[in-house]
Amino acid sequence: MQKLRPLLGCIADDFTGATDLANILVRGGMRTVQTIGVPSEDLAASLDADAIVIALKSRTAPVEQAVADSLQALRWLQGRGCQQFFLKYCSTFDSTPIGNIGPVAEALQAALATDFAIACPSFPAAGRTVYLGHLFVQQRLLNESGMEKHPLTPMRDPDLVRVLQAQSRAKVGLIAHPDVARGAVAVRERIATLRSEGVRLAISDAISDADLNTLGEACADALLVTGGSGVAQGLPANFRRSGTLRDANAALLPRIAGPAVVLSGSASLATNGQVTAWLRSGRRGFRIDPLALARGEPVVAAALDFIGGGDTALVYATSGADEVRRVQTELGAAHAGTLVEQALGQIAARLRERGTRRFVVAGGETSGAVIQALGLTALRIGAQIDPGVPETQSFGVGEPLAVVLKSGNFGTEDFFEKALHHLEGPVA
Ligand SMILES: Nc1ncnc2c1ncn2[C@@H]1O[C@H](COP(=O)(O)OP(=O)(O)OP(=O)(O)O)[C@@H](O)[C@H]1O
Ligand SMILES: O=C(O)[C@@H](O)C(=O)CO
Repeated sequence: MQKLRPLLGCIADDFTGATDLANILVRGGMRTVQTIGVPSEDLAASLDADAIVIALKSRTAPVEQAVADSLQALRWLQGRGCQQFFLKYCSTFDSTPIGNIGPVAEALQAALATDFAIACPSFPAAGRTVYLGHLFVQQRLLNESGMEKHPLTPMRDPDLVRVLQAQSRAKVGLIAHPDVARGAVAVRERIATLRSEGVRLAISDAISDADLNTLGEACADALLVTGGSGVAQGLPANFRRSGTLRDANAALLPRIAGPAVVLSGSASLATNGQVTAWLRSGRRGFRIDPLALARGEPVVAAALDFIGGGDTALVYATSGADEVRRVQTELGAAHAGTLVEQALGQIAARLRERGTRRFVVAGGETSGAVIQALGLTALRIGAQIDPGVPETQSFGVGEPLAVVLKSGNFGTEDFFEKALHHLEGPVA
């Protein structure tokens, strides 16, 4: 069979965000693979996809490192012949007054010799909408959504033009909803006006999937698009219209049999609800106590004993905000996080040695730690389980594993049950 040449090259600033974007592209009919960092030459030879998403860990990295890593990813994607490039960041615009969205977007623009890109974190399916440049999470402004308390990237200003301007050298503008509502031609006209005014990045309003499709269509010829996963949903249609994307069931993945486990190191509200729902339904759960880890107790061995050969178990450090704060005060947030991530990573690696083949993981940082402990370098993306969360399958190293990576805030209350059920179900 002829090898696919990738059409769309994507750079994502974290692991679960990359999976979220890949999910959208697969739903649009693009066969998509996600790589963990810039692929090695060995892996490059086996990548066969319409879209490639390179997952970085650049969201909260120092600005210079985020820029350097993103440029390295871009060069790799350019080398594969991608026609268009996408910078994926969080739908809650997670960033600080110094970056990293603005500096990375501007560095990519310079490297691509392009002078304009939209910036649109809107993702209505997950409750994120942008109206007159202001970001809403569900029905609250960003700065009243809980994101204002985020430990690394507190979002205290819902006006994204102001937020992005603070991080950017060039002028930031707005493509407001009235233009978006008038369709792709009106958006292109607005872009032309903004460019003539020296604007290089423009926050783009979108309050519905129809708006996202309009923005996607308006960006058909843009070299660079930036945003959350939502705005990528309009892009596959452009490739289809131009005849470069052929129809295929992009979500098709073979089934993987074998024991499963659920690992949760996410501290978010949604995951807390999911852990509670799992335990309430009488399913087996083992709680990782970070303080016991800090005392050097054999927590990993105890978790592995608990899991034994019985029904699928949940291993979790997930706790309410007060408990997490208590632990963080005692151990320091970074040390507590590292202890939990290392423990969950070790448990995943040992379980794989024992024959576990299906892993459901909750939390962005936690997903990174587990993926690393399992030594995975690339994931093929399958069908959606919940908005933002698809099933995936590893390839390139060792026996393939079924992997689900869930961002902290995604998924319905019965997500874990649903994910396991999904992995057991018929081929998508
Ligand atoms: N009980 C706990 N006490 C202290 N830290 C914890 C506890 N449980 C988890 N953690 C740490 O909190 C961090 C949670 O981050 P992670 O990115 O995995 O989840 P999240 O923030 O909910 O998800 P996302 O980034 O996808 O929105 C991890 O570093 C994890 O190890
Ligand atoms: O955009 C989102 O909300 C997610 O894909 C994400 O990046 C969470 O870390």
